[in-house]
Amino acid sequence: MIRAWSAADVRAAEEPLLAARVPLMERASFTLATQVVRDLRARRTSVRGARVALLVGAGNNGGDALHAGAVLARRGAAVTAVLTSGRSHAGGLAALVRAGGRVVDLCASPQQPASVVQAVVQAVVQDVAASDVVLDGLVGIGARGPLRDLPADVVSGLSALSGTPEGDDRPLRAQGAWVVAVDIPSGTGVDDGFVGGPVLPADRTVTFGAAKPGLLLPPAAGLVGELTVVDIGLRLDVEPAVRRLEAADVARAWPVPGGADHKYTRGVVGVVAGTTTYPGAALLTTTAAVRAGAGMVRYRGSDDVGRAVVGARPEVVTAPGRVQSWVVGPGVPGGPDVDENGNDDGQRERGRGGLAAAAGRLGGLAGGPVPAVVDAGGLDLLEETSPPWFVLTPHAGELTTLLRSRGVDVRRADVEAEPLRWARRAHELTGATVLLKGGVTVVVGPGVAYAQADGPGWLATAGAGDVLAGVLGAMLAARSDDVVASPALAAEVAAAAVLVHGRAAHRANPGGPVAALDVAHAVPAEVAALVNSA
Ligand SMILES: NC(=O)C1=CN([C@@H]2O[C@H](COP(=O)(O)OP(=O)(O)OC[C@H]3O[C@@H](n4cnc5c(N)ncnc54)[C@H](OP(=O)(O)O)[C@@H]3O)[C@@H](O)[C@H]2O)[C@H](O)CC1
Ligand SMILES: [K+]
Repeated sequence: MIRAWSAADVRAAEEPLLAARVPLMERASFTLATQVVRDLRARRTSVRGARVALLVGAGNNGGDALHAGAVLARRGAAVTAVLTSGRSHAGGLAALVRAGGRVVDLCASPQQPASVVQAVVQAVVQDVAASDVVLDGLVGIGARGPLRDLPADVVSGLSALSGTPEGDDRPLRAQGAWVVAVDIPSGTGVDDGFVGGPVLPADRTVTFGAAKPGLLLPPAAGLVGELTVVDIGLRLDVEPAVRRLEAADVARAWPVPGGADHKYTRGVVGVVAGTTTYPGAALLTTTAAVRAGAGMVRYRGSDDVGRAVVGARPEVVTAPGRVQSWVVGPGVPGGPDVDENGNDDGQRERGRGGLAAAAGRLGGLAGGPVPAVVDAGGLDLLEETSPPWFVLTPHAGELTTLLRSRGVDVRRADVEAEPLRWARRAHELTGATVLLKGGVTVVVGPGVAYAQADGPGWLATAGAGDVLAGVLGAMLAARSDDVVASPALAAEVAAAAVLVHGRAAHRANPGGPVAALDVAHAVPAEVAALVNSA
């Protein structure tokens, strides 16, 4: 699991070590240089003679880059530091010069007219782009807002270089430079992943002490490249702000049945999905639940859709009965376009019944509360508040509708720009666990947040959400009682379902397009690989 702490928590953890004069910067910069050497080797580039450009800001982030540059210069690299502020880290600068590094100071003659400075910036940018490695040491956890001043000019200049004809936004990659962000890609929001101005996309980010939330959250997460977390001896005893499950976490937690198990210990999933107008969602959701290892799946819907489902998945039953989780909403119409006169085959009514049972409001025969996945049209059936064992699975548009229905003035673009903020807001308003689907899927539960980036872009295809709902329904059913008893557990199971769903998509067709049903059919092999790797 990757745990990310806020800039303030990281600074608080650094304090005692700095006070004890622990050489944190030397540790950080040496490890950074070692990683750069590994990357050069992987790119078949000798360190000796390698062209290394350092983009240096005014603070300790620049200090890290300068000290790392001095290590590389001592190894024979041709290192050039581009100073973008009049206040570069003195110790780092002295170390670089002693090691034979070169310095280009963009602030050398502050009285220069802006046109001259810009001409120098353009010349420097061309040199930087011709480097083998670029270290982005402009700003780190001291960043405030989007990049400004000369740091912004340099990054904009690099980004403006003509990339590949497709307008690749990675011009440096197009020209061979390997970009390593020091601590964070400069210009990204440290604690929220916000991107409000120029950012140099990194091929690798080497972050010190602990990951920061912005490295796991969209849109910044898409600019981080490979993330390397360097231990510099920080002790972080507070709860992380954001977590990211990794394969090993899911492998360890997956419930593997034993000899005493039966369908009710493995978990029965009740599915209210699809209508005669949209029967496909019923097939996708039930197939995914079956293939994710549900003890049994009860499909609740109209007879003709039920016949189609059982025809495709003979394991599914259509009789009512006990379930350990509900999946309500895939393919069920919602919103203002629904007319209550049955164009939903009675699915909304069945969905309300399932949610009432899941909330434990029916008591008696319907049994106690069980987890529920509430997707698509099901989101319209929610009561004002829901328990945390309800997992809402909206995409950005559905979350916008949900928030606006509760009086929040928000647009889809706002939700896409700050997904964690708005998923958290929806959790606060509804009480439910909120899984906001996207390139990076964020999950917010009571006191916990996950950011998962497991799936390929190819997953943006019809029915993928129906499959995720089925996988999640099966995983919640397998741990039904625990999920109801532990408020934060639904979020962890939801993040695990997102990881399995994303990895199954990669497995279904590595590097290429996938159909939602292919993803469902790849789930068993992905689960087997995870469980057997534990
Ligand atoms: N704490 C330690 O000893 C260690 C820190 N590490 C590294 O240090 C940075 C944090 O360093 P810090 O000096 O606190 O801050 P930064 O270097 O991140 O940036 C501060 C300077 O950058 C300017 N700034 C801030 N925001 C912007 C912006 N949006 N655009 C342009 N310039 C910006 C700011 O200028 P002001 O005018 O606002 O003062 C500051 O001068 C951390 O990230 C690590 O890399 C070590 O790794 C561990 C030890
Ligand atoms: K940086």
